[in-house]
Amino acid sequence: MAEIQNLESLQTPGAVFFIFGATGDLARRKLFPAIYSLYREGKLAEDFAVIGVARRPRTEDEFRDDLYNSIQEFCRYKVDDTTKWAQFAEHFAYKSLDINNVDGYHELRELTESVESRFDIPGNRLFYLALAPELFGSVSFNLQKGGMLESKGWHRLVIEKPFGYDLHSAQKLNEELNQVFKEEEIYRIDHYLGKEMVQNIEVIRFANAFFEPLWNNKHIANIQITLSETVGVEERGGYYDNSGALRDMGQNHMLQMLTMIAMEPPSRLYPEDIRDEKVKVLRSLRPFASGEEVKENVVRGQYIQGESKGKTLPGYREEDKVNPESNTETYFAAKVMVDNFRWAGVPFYIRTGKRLPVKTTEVVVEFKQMPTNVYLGQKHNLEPNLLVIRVNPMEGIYIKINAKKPGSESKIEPLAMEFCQSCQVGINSPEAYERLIHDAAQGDSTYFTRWDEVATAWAFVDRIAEAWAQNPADISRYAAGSWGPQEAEQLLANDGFHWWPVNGQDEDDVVWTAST
Ligand SMILES: NC(=O)C1=CN([C@@H]2O[C@H](COP(=O)(O)OP(=O)(O)OC[C@H]3O[C@@H](n4cnc5c(N)ncnc54)[C@H](OP(=O)(O)O)[C@@H]3O)[C@@H](O)[C@H]2O)C=CC1
Ligand SMILES: O=C1O[C@H](COP(=O)(O)O)[C@@H](O)[C@H](O)[C@H]1O
Repeated sequence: MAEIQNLESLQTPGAVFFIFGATGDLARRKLFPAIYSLYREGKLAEDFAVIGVARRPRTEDEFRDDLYNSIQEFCRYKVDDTTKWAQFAEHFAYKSLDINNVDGYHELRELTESVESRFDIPGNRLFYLALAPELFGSVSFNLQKGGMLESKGWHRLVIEKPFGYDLHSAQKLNEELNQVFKEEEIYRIDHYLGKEMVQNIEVIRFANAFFEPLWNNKHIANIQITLSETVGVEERGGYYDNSGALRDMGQNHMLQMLTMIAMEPPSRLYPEDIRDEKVKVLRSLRPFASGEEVKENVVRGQYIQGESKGKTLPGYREEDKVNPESNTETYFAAKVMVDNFRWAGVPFYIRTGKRLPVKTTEVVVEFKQMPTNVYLGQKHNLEPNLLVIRVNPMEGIYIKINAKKPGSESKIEPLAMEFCQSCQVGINSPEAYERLIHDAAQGDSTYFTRWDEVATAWAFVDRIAEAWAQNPADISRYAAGSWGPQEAEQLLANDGFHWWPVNGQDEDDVVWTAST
């Protein structure tokens, strides 16, 4: 096994990348742009090829036109040299195939072998399933039956979320996949783990002498994780109405971020060591023992019609492909406890929602107050120190400390020491999908979720979902464009805390905007 930092700058080994679902939204918005960025940065070996698979008929030229349009619209690099573009595009082929039809895989195999021989590719094959989850099991069986796993190189399966709907369905899916692929060949995507600043949590913690000694319940009062979105459900109402915020964001992205913050330092930076530490955190989450406990600690909400920037926004029940009587949550906030020596007594407050006022992902670490306040005589209530990690779209960190106001005799004010990575250069750090496709091709599974992590996260989330299912109509409504249900404020107020403002929420606070 290789250490992750040694792999970063390397080119991927020669391989064929299969995109199952090549005519879909994810391929167009994320996967093709990611592959092009890797190419532009010299991170793709020359002996690479991409084979798109979906049912729709496409000639090779039509497929390459789709590719071109996707890159011009969504990639951080634009095509600016037609000769180089032609050289890149000739590595792309397309196969129209219903993935349930095993006979089609024999034709896919012929196409693959001809592409491999044309570009001298050594038989390595990476299968990216950008498909509806119901199709995951069937593709893996048919890949085997169709002889697609018989080449002499490695074979890896990259799987999109959601990995199941609950623990039971996730187990079933995993068993199906395991009949064909070994655990170490399965790369379960959680695109938050590919984000620059989520990966940076580990470095901030483990490479700075002044954070790690304080990183525990002696010095930290609480931790807040916010994933707020301005968008509604867009074209994904059908999927979302069946999923809701808890399954869509909570089981995966939010709990994964929590593990990065709470895990013990691994002794080595090997993928399995890091994932071992993360799963220990998930196992330490205090399960909610009853419906009452869920009600006390978890708030759910659904947006109704509201306003943002002078525009009227529809309510969730009016969205396309959403049941007009739906009680699916588009928001949740929870108080989560991690029952281990390091974190006993420290609440982790997590919240996410659609149609909130700003798009931002942030972690706030609130430190405990000084043991005694020597400035009280001068009527100064000291603000707690904060470490804030901004994950996206703005990236960076800042620390809030108390300092003497310059020029004044005794006034103490909180000030922010900031490092805003994205303020100067615009938002141009590699997209999560670039890193993850690169890592999967390198065989580095650090930032993919291992089965035991997925299963343990589902077990935790299932208790909440089951309690909610007992009482589906017991859900708060919040106006689109607002900060969500009032109960989410109360969740922290009960413990004497409040949500700290996130980027753009409070004009007097630390607000970052990109220059480009
Ligand atoms: N879009 C996004 O932003 C995100 C998506 N995801 C996940 O990625 C996956 C794909 O999502 P998305 O791209 O949005 O979905 P789309 O519905 O846009 O695309 C689905 C793709 O699957 C293909 N497909 C469907 N049925 C078959 C079949 N029987 N045989 C062959 N191909 C088939 C479709 O092509 P055709 O109709 O031509 O057959 C299409 O290319 C899902 O698991 C989703 O949850 C995860 C995070 C974000
Ligand atoms: O996985 C998902 O993530 C997006 C939010 O991702 P981000 O990178 O834009 O923060 C969310 O909109 C979507 O509902 C969910 O499926």
